This record gives sequence, structure tokens and C-alpha cells, in this order.
Amino acid sequence: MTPAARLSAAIEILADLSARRRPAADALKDWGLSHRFAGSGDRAAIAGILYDTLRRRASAAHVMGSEEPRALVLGMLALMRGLSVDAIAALADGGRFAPAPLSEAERARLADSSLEGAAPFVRGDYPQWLHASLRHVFGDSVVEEGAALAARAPLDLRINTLKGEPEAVKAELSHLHPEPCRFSPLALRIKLDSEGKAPPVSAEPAFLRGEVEVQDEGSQLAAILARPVPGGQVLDLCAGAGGKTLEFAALMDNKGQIYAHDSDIRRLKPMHERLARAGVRNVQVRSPRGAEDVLHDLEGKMDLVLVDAPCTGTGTWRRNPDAKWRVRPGALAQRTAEQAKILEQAAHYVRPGGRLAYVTCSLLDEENGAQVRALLNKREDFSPVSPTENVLALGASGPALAEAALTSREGLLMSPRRTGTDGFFVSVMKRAG
Ligand SMILES: C[S@@+](CC[C@H](N)C(=O)[O-])C[C@H]1O[C@@H](n2cnc3c(N)ncnc32)[C@H](O)[C@@H]1O
Repeated sequence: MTPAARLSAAIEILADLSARRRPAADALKDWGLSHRFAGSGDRAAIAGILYDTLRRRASAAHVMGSEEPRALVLGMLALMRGLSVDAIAALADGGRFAPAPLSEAERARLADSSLEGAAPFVRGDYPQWLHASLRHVFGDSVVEEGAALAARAPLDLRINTLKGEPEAVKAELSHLHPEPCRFSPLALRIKLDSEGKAPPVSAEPAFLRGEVEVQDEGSQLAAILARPVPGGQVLDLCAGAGGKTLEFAALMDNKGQIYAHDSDIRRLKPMHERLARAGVRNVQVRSPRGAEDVLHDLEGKMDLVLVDAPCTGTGTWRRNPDAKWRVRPGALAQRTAEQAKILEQAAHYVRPGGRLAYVTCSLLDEENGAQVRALLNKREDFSPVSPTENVLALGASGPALAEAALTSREGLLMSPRRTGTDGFFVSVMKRAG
């Protein structure tokens, strides 16, 4: 497909997405099924255009004075990809499979693609209804934080020390030009290509041998800050596909016991294969079994309980820009109710003197500090561990993380702008002994 035809395809998919209010991944998949001539390179390039457009949806609409899919894509080309009016006109030339030629009005709008004087939610490309919540957290930096969340995310890997020796893994992946990350000693960062496409890491021999996992540096840091210790008893209550379970196993050097649970058995499914590949031997997966309480024997016994809570995912908008516009006030209310319930349940499993780590990939205080405060009000036997003390688990880069992140009594908040990671909140609470 020509670059112009890919642009037309992205506009078509965006129209489908808006008309049917469906997730971008579903619309892309359906388009691929009904356009089998499109190769994997075409599909990746089209997805890149679509996701970049969603990243900059509010500012592109502002520049173009329209929410129409075509306008949004054209606006994105100017704002995000820095294309000149002539370069955009060369793509949208009305040729076979190309978008229709630019109108005079479109040319004029693209020529003056300034965001000066636009509202903060436009300049920061986030939903207007979340402005008050985000401003509450970030104050006057809210636009810059939004803009950093509207950029593309890099691809981060975690070296799995159960399988690989860091220097050898780096050498094995040298053709991908991995760079060290700022804070996590075992994180490697891989740059995307100019269209935002990541290399197919999951086909690399080092990946297949379990020497690396794909995991954002923020997620890696969250697990380190939870501080699982070799030989300890750990419950990962919302383990999902096991991103943090796997890292815990490596941090614990396969010693002690990790219980991995999730209320949704389908979410746990990929974990079994991942555990085997990563050489993990200290994990017991406790899958849900109908109404049975599969964790009853763990009450009051855990050295560490991790709640990697279901959340709005506002910290991962770089990776999932579709979610940015799909999240609704009702979903936030539902998530916060779930979080409160899970946190309260989680506290039951912590032994006296043990710790409870609460993690979200949200930036909103409603899902972060407010949840911690609510638990601390209910459970007087728990007290927050200061983030400045907590970061010492990281070793030498700990103080720099505490400096870069936003810290409060309740925990530490990372964000793309502040720490170059996805947005993650980490709170650690200790139960009195
Ligand atoms: C943020 S994801 C977990 C990601 C995972 N820890 C990782 O690092 O890959 C949140 C998980 O919480 C699970 N969940 C939701 N409600 C739950 C509950 N009441 N108890 C346990 N897990 C729950 C969801 O199914 C989802 O898999």
C-alpha cells in the first residue's frame, strides 16, 4: 500500500471507531480481516497513524476546527509528525486510494496549527472532564504532563536474572541498540522507528529463552519498591498475566513462596507459560474456583501482599491512547469502589509486622492517595512507609527516583514527564507487629 492509501485506511478505521464506539484494537483487527491484501508492514503503519491520531485528538480537533476523522488525521500529521502543508497535500492528493485533496480551509488551518490560547485540556490532549482531577495532582504542570502522556511510549524490557546475565543479555540484543533506563538497574529501553513501530522482540531468541520480559520501567520499579525478600511469603492478589509475579520471583531469587491470584481466571492464563519460560519455581497460582475461598489459608500470614489494582489506566495513555477517550466518570466510580474493596480484603492476608503494597497505573488521586487514606482510616494497625525510605530498595538510583517522582505521605507517583515511565502510583503500608 502507498503511504496515501494507508492514510485513507486509518481515516476509514477512525470513522468506524467513532460511529460504533468500539475499541481501536477491534476496529483494526476487523479492518485487517476484510483487507487481506494489506501486509504486516501496512497494518502496523495504519495502526501507527490511528494511535498517533488518538494521542493528539483534542489538539488536532482544535487546529482543524472539526472532530471528523479526516480532520483529526490531518491535524495529527501537522502536530505530531511535523509535516508541512505541502507534505500533507502530497499525501492527500485525491489519487487512487488517497484521501481527497485538501480544501482551502484545511490548508489554512494546517498552515496555522498553533495551540496558543487553547484550553489546558486541548494543549494537554486529555478529556475535559478529567481536568480538575489532573490539575489537583499536577497543578500548573498539568498541560506538560498531558503532553508527555500524548507522546509515544518506548519499549522497555526487564532482564530476568533467573535466566540471563545482564551483560550477556545486552550483548545478545545489541542489534536493537538497547539503552539503560534511568532508575531500574535491570531495565533496557528500545527505541521505536519513525512510525512508532517496535521491533518484534517476542521473536528474539533471548526472549524465547526467558532472559527478558517486556515490562515498562515504571512497572518494574513498582515491584522493586514493594520489596519482596528472598525466602518470604508473598501474595500477588491481582496478578493478571503475572508481570509483577515474575519480577518478584527474580527479586526473591526463586526462594520463598509467591501466591498468584486474580479474580478472573482468563487473565491468569498466560502466566503459566510465562512462568515456565522465565524459569520461575516459587510461584503457586491460586486460580479462582467459583464461590470457594481459595486464599483462606493465607490470612494473617503474608510478609507482603501486593495489590496491583484494576484502575482507569490513566498512566498508560501513551501506550493505550484509545483508553484516554473511552474512560467515563462511571468507570472511575466503579474502579474506586473495587479498589476500596480489594484493599480491605488484601489487608487481611498481611501478618503482623508485614507489608501491604498498593499499586495502580493511574494518575488520579481518587484511585491513589484517597484509597490509601481510606484504608488507613479503617485499619489503625497499618501505617504508610515514607517513599523516601522505600526508594532505598532501589539502591543507588533510589534518591534520584524520589526526587523525580511526586511524593506524598501516601506514596510515590511516577509519570512520563517526571520519570520517563508510564504513570504508576506505589504505596507501601506496614502492619504493626
Ligand atoms: C492492573 S491488572 C494486574 C496486572 C498484573 N499484576 C501485571 O503486573 O501484569 C489488575 C488485575 O486485577 C484483577 N482484579 C479485578 N478485581 C479483582 C479482585 N476483586 N480480586 C482479585 N483480582 C482482581 C483484574 O482481573 C486484573 O487482572
